[in-house]
Amino acid sequence: MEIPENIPNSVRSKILIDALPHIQRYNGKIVVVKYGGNAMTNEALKQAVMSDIVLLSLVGIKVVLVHGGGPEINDMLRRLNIESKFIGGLRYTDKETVDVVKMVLAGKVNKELVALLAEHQGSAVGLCGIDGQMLMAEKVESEQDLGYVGDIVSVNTKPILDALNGGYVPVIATVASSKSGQTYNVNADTAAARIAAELKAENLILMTDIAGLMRDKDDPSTLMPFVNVSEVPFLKRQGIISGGMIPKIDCCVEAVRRGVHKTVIIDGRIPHSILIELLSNEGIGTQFK
Ligand SMILES: Nc1ncnc2c1ncn2[C@@H]1O[C@H](COP(=O)(O)OP(=O)(O)O)[C@@H](O)[C@H]1O
Ligand SMILES: CC(=O)N[C@@H](CCC(=O)OP(=O)(O)O)C(=O)O
Repeated sequence: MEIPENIPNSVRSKILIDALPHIQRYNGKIVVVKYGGNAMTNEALKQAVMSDIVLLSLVGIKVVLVHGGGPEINDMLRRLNIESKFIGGLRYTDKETVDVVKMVLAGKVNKELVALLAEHQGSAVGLCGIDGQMLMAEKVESEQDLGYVGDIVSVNTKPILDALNGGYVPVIATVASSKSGQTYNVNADTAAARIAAELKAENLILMTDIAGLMRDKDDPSTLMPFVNVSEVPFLKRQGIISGGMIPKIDCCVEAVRRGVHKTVIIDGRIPHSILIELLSNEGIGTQFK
């Protein structure tokens, strides 16, 4: 997007200089960005996210990009005539589906994001949880069987730190492996929170396709700018949190409890929302405390 010609230079320079304390705060720090869902299906927004990540890396912020790709998996399953089924916001993953998930996340989506970052003159390496035994998982135990959906049991941060120290943005697909070599499908929000906690990240940013957590999900005026994690069980009992928001909120709670300094859900439909979140005084979306 072009900046209109009539904006005075004093305003342009003020915007840049106002970013300075934020750049100083985050310089050398790790920020985990989870990007996925419908926020990842709009091409123009995707380009904006990639340029934001390259900019943040160039000002010394160590960005780790954890991605989803639910809509792409749905699309591929549809083409293969396999039904998509969700239980409590998680995909029921049978033997055929886990192969499709691996193919789409670690193959198509991961490599597309790496290539897009390169297009924006960024340096990225694509990894999935199986690489370097980064994400080890076991089958999720729940009332309803979820098939090959994994719970992360351990995280090896070395491949991520090696990539960061080599000057690369690690781009992570959230398929994991068990000790016996079985592939598991891990929800990308859950994985991002766990990775952020293990990396002792300064900030976890979950980008989605809605303004944040709302009391009424169909009414943006009910956006909750701050949520204390102790309120979450009550919000769940009231049915305020449902569908895909359930794993998202659970992982925000986990990230806060495990010491990530700032955990936010932001609206990925707003162009450059990551820059606004990190480099300005604007509070957007929902912050968990
Ligand atoms: N209280 C709520 N506030 C906002 N969104 C909610 C709420 N409860 C349920 N949702 C739903 O959760 C969705 C976000 O989860 P999901 O689609 O899984 O995100 P993503 O694909 O970005 O990971 C929203 O689009 C919305 O329909
Ligand atoms: C277990 C589970 O639900 N895994 C997700 C992994 C991808 C994901 O989380 O993608 P989004 O962030 O785009 O929704 C799935 O299969 O859709």
